[in-house]
Amino acid sequence: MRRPVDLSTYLVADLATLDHRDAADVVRAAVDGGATIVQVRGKDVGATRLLEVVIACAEANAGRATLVVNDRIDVYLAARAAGADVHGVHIGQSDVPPVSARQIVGPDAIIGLSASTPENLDRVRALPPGTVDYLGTGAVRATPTKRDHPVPLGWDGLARAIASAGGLPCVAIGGLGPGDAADAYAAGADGVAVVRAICLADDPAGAARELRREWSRVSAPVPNILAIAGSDPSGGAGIQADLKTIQATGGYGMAAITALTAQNTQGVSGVHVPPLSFLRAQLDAIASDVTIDAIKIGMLGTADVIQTVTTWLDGLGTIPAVVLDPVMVATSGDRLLDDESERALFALIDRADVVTPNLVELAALTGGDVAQTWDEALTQARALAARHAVLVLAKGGHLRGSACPDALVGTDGPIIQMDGPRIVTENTHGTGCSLSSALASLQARTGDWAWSTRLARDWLRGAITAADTLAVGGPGGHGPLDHAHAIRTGARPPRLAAEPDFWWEQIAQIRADIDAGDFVRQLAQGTLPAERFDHYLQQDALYLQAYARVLRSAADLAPTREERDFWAASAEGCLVAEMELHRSRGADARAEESAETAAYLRHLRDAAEASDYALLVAAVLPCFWIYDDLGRRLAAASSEGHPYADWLATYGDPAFTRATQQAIEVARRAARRESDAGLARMMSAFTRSSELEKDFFAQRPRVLVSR
Ligand SMILES: Nc1ncnc2c1ncn2[C@@H]1O[C@H](COP(=O)(O)OP(=O)(O)O)[C@@H](O)[C@H]1O
Ligand SMILES: Cc1ncc(COP(=O)(O)O)c(N)n1
Ligand SMILES: [Mg+2]
Repeated sequence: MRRPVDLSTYLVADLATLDHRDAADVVRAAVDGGATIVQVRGKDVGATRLLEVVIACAEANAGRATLVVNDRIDVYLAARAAGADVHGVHIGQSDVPPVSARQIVGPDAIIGLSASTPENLDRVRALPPGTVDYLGTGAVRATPTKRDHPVPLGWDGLARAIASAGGLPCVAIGGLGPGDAADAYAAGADGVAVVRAICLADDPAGAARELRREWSRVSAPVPNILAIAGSDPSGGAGIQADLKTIQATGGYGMAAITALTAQNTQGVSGVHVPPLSFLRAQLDAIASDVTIDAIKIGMLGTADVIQTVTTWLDGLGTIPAVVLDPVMVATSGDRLLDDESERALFALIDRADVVTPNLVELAALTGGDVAQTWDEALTQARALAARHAVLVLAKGGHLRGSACPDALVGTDGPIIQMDGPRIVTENTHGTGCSLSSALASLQARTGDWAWSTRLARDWLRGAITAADTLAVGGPGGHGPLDHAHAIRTGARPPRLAAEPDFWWEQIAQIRADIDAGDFVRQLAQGTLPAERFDHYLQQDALYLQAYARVLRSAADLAPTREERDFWAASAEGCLVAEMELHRSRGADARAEESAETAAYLRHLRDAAEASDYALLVAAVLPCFWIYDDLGRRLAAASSEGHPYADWLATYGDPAFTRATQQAIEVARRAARRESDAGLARMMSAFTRSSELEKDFFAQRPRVLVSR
């Protein structure tokens, strides 16, 4: 049986680098520190000597990490023959071809292959499945310990290589250390392989521990998601769909079964509700042993079951995120909840964060008729949200017509709305179950409901699109989705690095409010009262002085020279180009800060003082982006003699657009280095700055009350 390979903390025990250090001692220490895989490499060492070292390293490893021998299959076989616990080989392009190596070492050995160039990777994708277990991809940077790679790949080159590796796990190698974990993870690697970072370390255990810690920090831990739902033996809905979905969206799925249904793609032919005490026993078994990061509640069946779950939730102490899919009517139209239970359901809704009714369920929960239009659905969703202080995921699946929108609705209306055409297929059994489980799983990773909703819905549409490739159920029924579509097509699970473009969409309402505000409207028309504009300019002069210092903080924190130079130039630019406008109008930075200016600067200074580069980048980004967006759109309003032509010219300048595009790209790269929690922090910093930008435009000269 081939052991699973964990590439996250990969030590290459290179005898040349180790020089006179005892390889076995370094291997023992590194594995003590958490190294997950060790490759013993002795390029210029004779077989006998290498065999001795491999046997000694195997004893030091004691079966804890995966142990592979570099290149020398003969030494691997000899070590196995000598009874050493060695697990495989790592071969290069110039060694034995992988198919031959597999024949020699047999089906249970691990084979790693160095592959980086497009030609190498074309050959890798053509290999029979199972020939190779993982790839070593690099050198990412030029390094003395990997002379045979002509040109370093760099991170973009690594990402390209991994994307064309046909889904094989890849470890990044070449001049790397713990500080590279984030970039390697963002490039899609499954781990970082190091040579000198551990071989030359005074404390190899500590070095391995640091590498492992950095890797687990960036590669978000898998959250534990509990589904409390019914069983659908056809596998398309219920806990069967929940478990498949949770796994496909990056969580670890668990399930407490509330009811058993006899069901297939044609419909539900029977429901059996086991004793309540047994449901409670299942729930207690989980809660007493496993940290639950999010809960998805699906079919409950009876009022007693609802009450049991409600009571259990109340006893949890800290209740994790709860997504309640109020399963009353299945997509097939079959009722899955009796009438008496609907009242009990309201008490459970009060304990949920998000409820995900389909249109029929939404009508039942709001006591109205089934919405015939999307606006009617949104109105009902908003009423339900207000009554229960819960978010409502309004689902357009049951709408007639070709549109299939979804929206996350709060008491003030849609928080995020996603349009999109209805996918033509009959195979939509379990769509609601799957969407709600995906939402719970992704929420546990992002901590942001709007973002999780978008990610969950994008994943679901992929599963629906792929549904027709399955052959489940007879004619006339509704078949299941393909929950494994992303895994089956070899695509990598969605990275949660939300692009800044998603943040930009999230502030659509704020941007609309800025446009609708009288400052921007009158500025464009040229009717803005002079004292209002002068006040704004005074405050803006104050703001820019402090803002320049914040940009210099970003330069100090930037991890690459390119980013450092960008922030330093931006700091300079805002003092020169933008302040020129202010000076020309006599605005100076001696005025007193208004409340709006003070609040905005406090937010930026807090981000700078947190010394969190990614957070700071996200906090300053709206100032570039909102001004550039405004400037470009208002440029058309300018004309000969326009009283504010200079302002319009400053912010409509293509150089400002170029700087903004660079700032967005820098933010995109910073986001990709972040863990999921870091990404959520970036998005909230970005949104907060946008709100403060809106307040800044809306501020009015303080009417000084004469004493
Ligand atoms: N034909 C389809 N095309 C695209 N998306 C769909 C389709 N059918 C369902 N969905 C998606 O699945 C979600 C849940 O489906 P819906 O039928 O509304 O709920 P339920 O499955 O609980 O009855 C919808 O919100 C929508 O995002
Ligand atoms: C056991 C069980 N639970 C839930 C549903 C709802 O399915 P859908 O997701 O189509 O609303 C179902 N059909 N069976
Ligand atoms: Mg449903």
